[in-house]
Amino acid sequence: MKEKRNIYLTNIPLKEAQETYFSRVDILNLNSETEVVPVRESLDKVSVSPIFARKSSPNYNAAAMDGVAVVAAETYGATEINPLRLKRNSGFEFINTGGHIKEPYDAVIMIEDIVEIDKDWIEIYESANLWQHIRPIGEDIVEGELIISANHQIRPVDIGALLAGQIKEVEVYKLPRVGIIPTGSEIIDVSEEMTAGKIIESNASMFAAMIKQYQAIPKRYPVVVDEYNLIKEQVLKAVEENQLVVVNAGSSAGSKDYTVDVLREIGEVVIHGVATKPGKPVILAIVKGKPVVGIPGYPVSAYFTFEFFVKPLVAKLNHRPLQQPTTLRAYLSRRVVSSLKYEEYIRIKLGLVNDKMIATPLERGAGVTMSLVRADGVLVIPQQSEGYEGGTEVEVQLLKSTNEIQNTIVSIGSHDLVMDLLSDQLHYNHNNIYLSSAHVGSLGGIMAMKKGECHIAPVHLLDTVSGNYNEAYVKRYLNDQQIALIKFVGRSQGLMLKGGNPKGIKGIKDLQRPEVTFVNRQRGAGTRVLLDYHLSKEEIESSQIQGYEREMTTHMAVAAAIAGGTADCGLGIYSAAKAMGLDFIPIAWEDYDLLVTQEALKDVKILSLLETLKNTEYIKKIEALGGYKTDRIGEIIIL
Ligand SMILES: Nc1nc2c(c(=O)[nH]1)N[C@H]1C(S)=C(S)[C@@H](COP(=O)(O)OP(=O)(O)OC[C@H]3O[C@@H](n4cnc5c(N)ncnc54)[C@H](O)[C@@H]3O)O[C@H]1N2
Ligand code: MOO
Repeated sequence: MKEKRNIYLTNIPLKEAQETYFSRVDILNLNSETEVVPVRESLDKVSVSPIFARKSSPNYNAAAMDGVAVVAAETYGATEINPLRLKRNSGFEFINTGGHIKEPYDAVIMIEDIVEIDKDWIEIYESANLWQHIRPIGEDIVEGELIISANHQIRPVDIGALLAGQIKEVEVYKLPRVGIIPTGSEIIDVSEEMTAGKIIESNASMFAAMIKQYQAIPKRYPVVVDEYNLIKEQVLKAVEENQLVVVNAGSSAGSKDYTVDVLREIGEVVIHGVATKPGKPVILAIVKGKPVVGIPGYPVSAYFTFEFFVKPLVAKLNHRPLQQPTTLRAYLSRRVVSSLKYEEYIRIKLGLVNDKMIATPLERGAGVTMSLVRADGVLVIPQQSEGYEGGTEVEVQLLKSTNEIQNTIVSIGSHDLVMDLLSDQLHYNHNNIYLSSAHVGSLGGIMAMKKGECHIAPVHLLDTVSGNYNEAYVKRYLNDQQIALIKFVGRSQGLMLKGGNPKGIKGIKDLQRPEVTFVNRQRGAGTRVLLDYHLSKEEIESSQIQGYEREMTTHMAVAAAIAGGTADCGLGIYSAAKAMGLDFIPIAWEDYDLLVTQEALKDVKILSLLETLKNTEYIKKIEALGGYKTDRIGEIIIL
């Protein structure tokens, strides 16, 4: 029998889908439960009704300064030339800030403005104005005054004011409960044994954390396997126990994607399919009057659809306005294209270079969770736009603080594990400075440097004529700028091979053997230049190599392809081969250095980076990787 699939999805614009769906759910009624809590425990909760002060604060006339309480009328005429003497207990009384001013006193003179003659007499040199330095009853809060209104999210200052107004308890809305059901027969817990075809449950745990950030109570249910009746039972149970339910995965067209059918049977599917990428196959349903959202399985799609639909629903359940994201204007470092079929959400890396905010698009795959981890913000490309040219000024929704973005050193260029370690060590030594790296290869780094889009560019480019590394390229491409080279590491490049070298590969010459498959680096990568140099030395044509066209952007990605069995060998660094348990045949030592403008050498961020490079702890970590020389690390060459 042919398996049943949900092939027909709608393509409704996000805004319209939100409006239609939210208008269908009587959300406020779903969370009308309230509770009375002590004021001290009311932070972030939302008040049900307005709260008025029970008593005034202060509720007596209080001294605002340390000094003496006097009767203003008795001080008139006192001057520097004609000081006035007052007697204790009849003419004045000592008083401290906050002290109770009793009759007949009606003014305070500060202690530094009087002279104590002896224990009973003081001299004053200026008359006191009526009520000076006295906080009258109700100066802060007047009895019956409104302290907070209804539907107000309680802040620390509100707690202070409520207590000052002698309020002990407040009635607040209970936090909404959100049920989360992960589904999928392939989903296992992180503690279980991993085998091919299994995926570790991560989305539901991410959702639970997001729900907490939205100020609600998550309830995570066990993973349900792909069985119609089990999913149905779990959803019905969750709908009973929560005000909002999220079902994860099984939203698209797979033969085991049951979520939509289940929701159709037990409730109403209002919308299945919105015009966003990621997030297209989202399901918006209502079961027993409660919203049930079917979130796509891919982690990035899951994150965005959760933000699109679950966040606003929780805000409504919480009687709070939805917080709008902070945005910032930035210039795109390269072109981004987008389809007219959907509104696209592009993860963005931001960097402030030469006072210009640069936005660099990150990987787009819906399964690349790391693109969200790395992202500083999100660029939304409207459905009716085909994208933007490089250099366009765009608005980016921020995922990190502007402070963090401004304190980030932007590195664009070649990738090496020592850069990952450097990023970690730099932030460890200077916790207000960050290093972010984009891996576009050495030539890409030089071009970014030329356009002023990065602070540093890690490069390893062999000049095939002189045999010299890096300097020749700076002279060729960056001769109009004042550049310095920070020496970094010497590193061993070679052929990475499957453990045990089953195909008996001995060197570059073996790459032309028809049964040997290779995996390459992208054009512009220094490793690619090195490969081409050795190929031409051995007079091998690239067309003779199986897999020459298959490109990866990092050493680790090449190593992972070999370890995963989709290639026999690739050119890369020793440390990547070691990390993936591969064999290694050394081919050459090369210089992996950092380019920087001479101007940037004065920047405190770059100075911190230089200090970190020479840090002995850092150098030890590099040496532990193997395949590196560190004798020139941190040396600066002005070019
Ligand atoms: N023929 C079509 N195929 C797909 C379409 C389509 O329109 N036609 N849509 C694609 C899009 S877009 C998305 S997004 C996904 C949505 O997939 P599902 O919601 O059906 O989810 P699954 O297929 O079950 O899983 C996708 C992926 O996510 C992993 N996953 C699931 N749950 C979790 C979890 N709790 N933690 C971590 N990862 C999880 C799952 O193992 C899969 O790898 O469909 C496309 N396909
Ligand atoms: O729309 Mo799916 O959500 O791209 O990955």
